Parts: sequence; structure tokens; C-alpha cells
Amino acid sequence: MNIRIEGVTKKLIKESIFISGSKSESNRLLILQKLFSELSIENLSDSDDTHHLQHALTTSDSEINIGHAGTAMRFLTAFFATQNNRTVVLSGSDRMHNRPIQILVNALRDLGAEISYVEKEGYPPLKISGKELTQDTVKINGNVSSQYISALLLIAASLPKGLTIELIGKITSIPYIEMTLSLMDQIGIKSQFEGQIIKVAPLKEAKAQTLVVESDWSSASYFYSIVALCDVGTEITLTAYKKESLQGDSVLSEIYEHFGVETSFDSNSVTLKKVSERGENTLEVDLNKAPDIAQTIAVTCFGLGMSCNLFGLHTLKIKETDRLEALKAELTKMGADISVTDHSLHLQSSTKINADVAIETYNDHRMAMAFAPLGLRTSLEVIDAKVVTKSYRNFWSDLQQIGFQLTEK
Ligand SMILES: O=C(O)C1=C[C@@H](OP(=O)(O)O)[C@@H](O)[C@H](O)C1
Ligand SMILES: C=C(OP(=O)(O)O)C(=O)O
Repeated sequence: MNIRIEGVTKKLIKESIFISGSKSESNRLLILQKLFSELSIENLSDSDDTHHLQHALTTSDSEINIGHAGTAMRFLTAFFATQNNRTVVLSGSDRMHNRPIQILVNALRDLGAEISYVEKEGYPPLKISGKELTQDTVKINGNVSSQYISALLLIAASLPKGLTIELIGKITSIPYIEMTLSLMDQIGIKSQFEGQIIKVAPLKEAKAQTLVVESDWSSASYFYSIVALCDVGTEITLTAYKKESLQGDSVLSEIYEHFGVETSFDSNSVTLKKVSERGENTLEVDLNKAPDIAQTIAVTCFGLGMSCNLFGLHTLKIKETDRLEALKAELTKMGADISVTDHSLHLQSSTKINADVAIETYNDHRMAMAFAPLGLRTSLEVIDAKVVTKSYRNFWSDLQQIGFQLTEK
């Protein structure tokens, strides 16, 4: 299914949208719940990725397909490695079979795990024969994906002596590691993160409690982009959000000040308001700590006719698609002058925006959602629009609620 977006007015009505729980927080809590029990979780993400993870944790099948869900693939690899007397084959979509996992597999093997590659060395599918992991220290490269480190942290307290992890090199996507440690802390797992070393103490059972997942900040990014592209005065309220977030993507509230969007928090919601025209014509920002909002920001800059230099993007090459190449291809079709390196993106300012372009989404939910706000500037079509359910099930109906006119093709 493709979706055509046209004739969207830049004076959107004041609206309030409820967004479901953070995919990242939900996926962590589900693993912790399975390992330490006694936790109940509210406002769980309703994303495909979280459904895949939930299914994997409840099925007794020996073959589990995780689709496009990268975080679930990494977390479950560590989880199943610790499950005594159970062997599973963990596979995924074609793209998943090209997303590297060797760094995590090597670390788990160093801890005593039995994992083999079913097809290509270094990539899923994996055959995992669970056993008790006896080692308590491990070294791992920190600059490829923080998901490998979070995967180790989530099982760490279930190991007999806990775990000490030494991170090698520059650590990427750090807020996601901090989120993992913070959620672990909330259920009573003690840890220390100093320099390149993380130490986690063992825990037998978590304290019984209910944890409420904050709504997803990466999903909120698309509304920041919409408000930025609207007329001054436009206002959208999103629930359920809080000022002190565990999610690194909450840095949106600072970044979007450059585009004239002001953020204010209420007890359970955040309001985004376009208060002025955009500031300087160029945005320079390092997104190493918030890689998932890079696509949104690049498209906002294009829609506002701004130039930008985005850095710290090396992890984008191994996500749902090579997001740097995908952005370059699709923004070029829209009329942009853009170049990318292996870790950065450079967009020249221009007021030219082509009409009636069909945007390829490359099985990447964030390509579809990042480009949709351009409907405020021109008419466009989003190919394979259902891809959004990977992280945001109601994305298209929520856009309709705030006044977007959409036609299914
Ligand atoms: O741990 C997590 O929940 C995530 C970590 C990040 O990945 P990298 O550490 O690979 O950048 C992020 O891009 C992904 O969407 C979710
Ligand atoms: C990169 C993402 O997810 P994952 O790595 O979990 O597939 C994402 O949601 O943008």
C-alpha cells in the first residue's frame, strides 16, 4: 500500500495525540521481566518490534523469526544464550541477515555461550544452545552498536557472579546504555558505569512493582518536524511524556528550538508550539547520542530550505537500511543538493521542492515517517506506507487526526 499526501494546510488545528510506549524501554523491560519476574509493565509499546520480542519470549518453538526488529534480535541472542537446556534458531528478515552481530556473539562466547552461524559468518540466523554462563568479565567494542552492550547488561545480573564489561573505543549511542542501567536500577539491580568499565552485581529476584513506560520520543520527532514546517501559532500536544526522560531522543526539545519550536511540559504531556520563524540558516549537530532522529532532522531542514551538517551518523549504515544512502537518494529526488560520508550528512540550503515524487522507504519505518511532514510543502507519495508499524502502529491515522489528507493507492 502506498499513501499519497496532498493539500495539507500549514495552519493545523490544536490537537492532542496519544503515542504508545517507548520501543526501547519496552524491549528492555520485557527481557528483565522474563529473567527476574514480579514486574508488571504499563504503556507497553504496540510496535511490531515489541510484538516480535513478546512472542519470542512466550513461544516454545525452536525456530523464531524476529522480522526487522534489530534490538529484539540482539537482546534475545543474549537471553537465549543463558537459557539452560534450550536450543533455538533465531532468524529475521533478509535485511536482518545482513545486520552484523559478530561483536555480540564473540562477547557471549567469551562468557561461555554456545552460538553458531546458520548461514553467513558474523550475521543472523543464529543457532543458540542455552547454558549457564560461568565467566564474569568480558571486553567488547563500544563503537558499532550500543545494542550489543545493552544485550549483555540485561542478562548480567542473572549470571552467578554478575558481570564486568570493559568497553573498547569510543562508545556510541550512550543514552541507550544509560537507559538500560537506569531501568535495571529501578528493579533493584546495582551497577556502576565509570569511564570504559561497567560493573553489574548479581540479583536473584526483582522487587514486585509496576513500571510505566514513557511514550516514544523517536515517534514524537515526526510531530516536531510537522510543527516546524507549520505556520507560527501551530500547537500539538503529545502524551504520555515527562521532562526527565530516559530516552536520548528527548534532545529534540533543544534541537527544534533552532526551527522556532518551543517545548513545554505538563504533568503527563508535552506541547510543541511554533513560536517564531526558524533561526540561523544552518544547523550543525552531532547525533551520536540520538541516531534515530537523524532522518527527521534532515528532512525538516530540507522542508525549511535550510542547510545542515549532521555528524556522528556511522551507525546509520547498519540500521533497517543504509539510512545515509537512503536519505541521499530520496532527498535528491525531492530536489535537494545533498552529500553523505560514512558518518555524516551535508545538505545545501535551497527553496526548490519537487512535487509528486514517490518516496522509496526501503523497509525502513523512519524513511516513511520522516518524509511525511513534507506534505505541508508539496504533494508526495510514500511507497509501502505500512512499514511504519515497525515502531508506530497508528502513525497514518494520527496524521489524519491533525488534518493531513491521505489517500491510499
Ligand atoms: O538500544 C536500543 O533500544 C536502541 C539503540 C540504538 O541503536 P545503536 O546503538 O545501534 O545506534 C537505536 O538506533 C535503536 O533504534 C534502539
Ligand atoms: C534502528 C532502529 O531499530 P532496530 O535497530 O531495533 O531495528 C530504529 O527503530 O530506528
